[in-house]
Amino acid sequence: MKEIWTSMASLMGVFAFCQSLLHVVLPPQLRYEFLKIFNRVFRMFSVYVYFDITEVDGVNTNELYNAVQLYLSSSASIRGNRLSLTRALNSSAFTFGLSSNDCLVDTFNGVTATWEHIVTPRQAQTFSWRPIPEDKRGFTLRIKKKDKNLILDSYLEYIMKKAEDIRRKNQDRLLYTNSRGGSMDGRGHPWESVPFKHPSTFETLAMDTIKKDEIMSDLKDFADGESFYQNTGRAWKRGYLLYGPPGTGKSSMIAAMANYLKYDIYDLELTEVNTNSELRKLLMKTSSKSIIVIEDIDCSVNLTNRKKPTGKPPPRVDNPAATPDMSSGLEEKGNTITLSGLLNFTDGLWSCCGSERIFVFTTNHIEKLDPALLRSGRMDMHIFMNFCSFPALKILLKNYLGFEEGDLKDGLLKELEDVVDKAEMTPADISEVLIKNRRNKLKALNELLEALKTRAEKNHISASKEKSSGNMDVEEQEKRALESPNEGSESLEKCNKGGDDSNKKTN
Ligand SMILES: Nc1ncnc2c1ncn2[C@@H]1O[C@H](COP(=O)(O)OP(=O)(O)OP(=O)(O)O)[C@@H](O)[C@H]1O
Ligand SMILES: [Mg+2]
Repeated sequence: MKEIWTSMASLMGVFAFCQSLLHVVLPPQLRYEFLKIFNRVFRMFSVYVYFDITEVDGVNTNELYNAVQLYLSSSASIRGNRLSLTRALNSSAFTFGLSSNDCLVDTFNGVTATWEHIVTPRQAQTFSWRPIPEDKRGFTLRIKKKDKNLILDSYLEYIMKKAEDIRRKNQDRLLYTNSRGGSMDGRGHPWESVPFKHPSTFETLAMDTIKKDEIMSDLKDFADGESFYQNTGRAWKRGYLLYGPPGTGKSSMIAAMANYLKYDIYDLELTEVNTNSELRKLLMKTSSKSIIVIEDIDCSVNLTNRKKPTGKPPPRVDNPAATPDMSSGLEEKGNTITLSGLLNFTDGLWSCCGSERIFVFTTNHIEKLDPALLRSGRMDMHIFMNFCSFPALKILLKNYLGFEEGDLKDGLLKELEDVVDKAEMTPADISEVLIKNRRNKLKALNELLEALKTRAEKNHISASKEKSSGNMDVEEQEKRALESPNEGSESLEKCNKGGDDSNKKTN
């Protein structure tokens, strides 16, 4: 034993001597080259092979790095001695990670893999348009050369899949926004995210039950349809257009969809996107199992024709509530987002990068949309979110006042049923009345009934006024036509058209 220690000590002495000799004899540049060659020779004879997985691959985030980090977090929590522990802002889960330069041994199909987390401070900051992280981080995977072909591909696939499962289980779902415009963060991401915590579900959504069930089963078929989409050669994506007056639950429906499928949401602010290629880049950076939302599509940019981009440097659009007329002005000024860019976004070849994605567009004015956006197959399902119906009202009464089926007297129910359709109130309007009086259920019901009746009465009066003004116009035109027959025939035609239109509205 004593001899072993003695020879170890002399070996270390020789090593220290060689090292100091190297420092004295070789200038720094040559020393570096020498060590490089030494390393190469050492690796040639080594039984191991090493793989470096850096956090940033050139300018892009390396997804494998994130996956490895997540994957190792589950075993690290059991086996590691010193771990880094994180909890993302507003997240409900802790994530364990290897501390810098710590190792962890994993086994896969009987093969041993050693992971080392390497964190080194970034040397002199190079110039970059976007902020670069201060540390260089990476994992080094070490496996035996003989096992390389045996496991490498399947091991990495397994890690990616496992990481996705862990992310889904541990992390809150995320709501992404592109409010930063086209600029990327330090890790090359154009999207900013916050945990998605909207409580809306299909259960709380007030709408006709049959329609609701239809949408839910459509979503379920989509989520379970991997092999169907594969066999039919279709991209695994689906489009929904939600349209209807403000306050009828379009945004609530999107939240309910995301909660139902457990998908992330990408809320795409089109007015922050300057060019079609920027739009494509945003799409490329979305993950699968996500809902990509464009709200108020009629207001976002002028999408009434398939203009070619002008290629001029575009100005940023700051007012998301710009009307279509305003936005057409913006396009004249050089905003190069076009309808064809948007159609390519949802339908073109690029829309298939990634999979299992849902596109949802919302609008208050479906009539303002270009037919190209509406044609069948583009948006697979058009969902009309209407004023509050009686079945929807019952759901709101349950949500806000806790009334179950049978809790209310038949007489009151009949009264509500009679008046609710005529009132044309949105679920948002009705919710307001109920929230205000939720501590006093009886008062809430009375006020609701009152509000519905008042609104129904108002609607009735304005409908009859419109009708009579339409009739008066016709009479007036007829009178004029009799006075000057040539001029009158044309205007009578016009007027009749107007009368038809107004009838359509009131019906
Ligand atoms: N169908 C509904 N079921 C339950 N709650 C609803 C429904 N519609 C509206 N609400 C309530 O009204 C509020 C506004 O609804 P929401 O934002 O979903 O409407 P919207 O149709 O998206 O309106 P807009 O067209 O103005 O964006 C929500 O906070 C929600 O509580
Ligand atoms: Mg909305």
